[in-house]
Amino acid sequence: MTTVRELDAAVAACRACPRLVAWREEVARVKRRTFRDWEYWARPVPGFGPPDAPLAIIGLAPAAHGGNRTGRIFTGDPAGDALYAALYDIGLASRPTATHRGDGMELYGVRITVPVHCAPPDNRPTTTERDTCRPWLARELELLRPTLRAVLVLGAFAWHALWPVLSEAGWQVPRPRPAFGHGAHIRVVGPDGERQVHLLGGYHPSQRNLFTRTLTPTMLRNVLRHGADLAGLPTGQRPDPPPGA
Ligand SMILES: O=c1cc[nH]c(=O)[nH]1
Repeated sequence: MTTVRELDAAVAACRACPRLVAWREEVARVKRRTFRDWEYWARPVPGFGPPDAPLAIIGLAPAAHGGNRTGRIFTGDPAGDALYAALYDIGLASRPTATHRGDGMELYGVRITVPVHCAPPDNRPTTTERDTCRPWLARELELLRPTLRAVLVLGAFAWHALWPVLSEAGWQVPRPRPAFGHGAHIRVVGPDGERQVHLLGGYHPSQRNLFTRTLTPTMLRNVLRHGADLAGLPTGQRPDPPPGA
């Protein structure tokens, strides 16, 4: 796999984890009433966004009725609604809402991916599943590396999943490994000993975090803006729409 496009195709064909294959297909058979007219994707969901992005955002895994239905990461679930709205607000996405693969959504300088590409039961992949999926993340970061300047890691799961990826690829990972937190920020030096990439932690925009206001839309916008600044991406603030619009 020498291109991100090839990688995405290979990811989407993966059947490595029997439990996840069974679950993603079962969910697609049973469906949720609201989505009964949908033909679910029911496959691994690749990353989304340009292959030369300076900013990567790493989430957790596709939602059963979100990415596993629509075939695009963070698309069609509450976490994605919050994430794309915030990206749009700061000028990094072309639309405020992501609904399906043909909705015209474009990301500017941002690639969104996950450490586990199949929807897991209860949104909880096992450590074996996380480790089995690791080579995909490793390859994706390797392909992005020439342009990558910052990684925004959404949630402790991805934070912990990332360290072995980086150290196996020869990045100079600090010891002890930095603790996850919203706003945690470190720099890691790349395998070439020169290029540095910023790692920034942020709470995952899960329904639970949003509902409990552990993560507010403002906090999400701000941490995205911080990631974009570290990546050297220009951001803006969209003006409020006119009344009645
Ligand atoms: O990490 C992810 C990706 C998509 N949807 C989620 O809820 N989480």
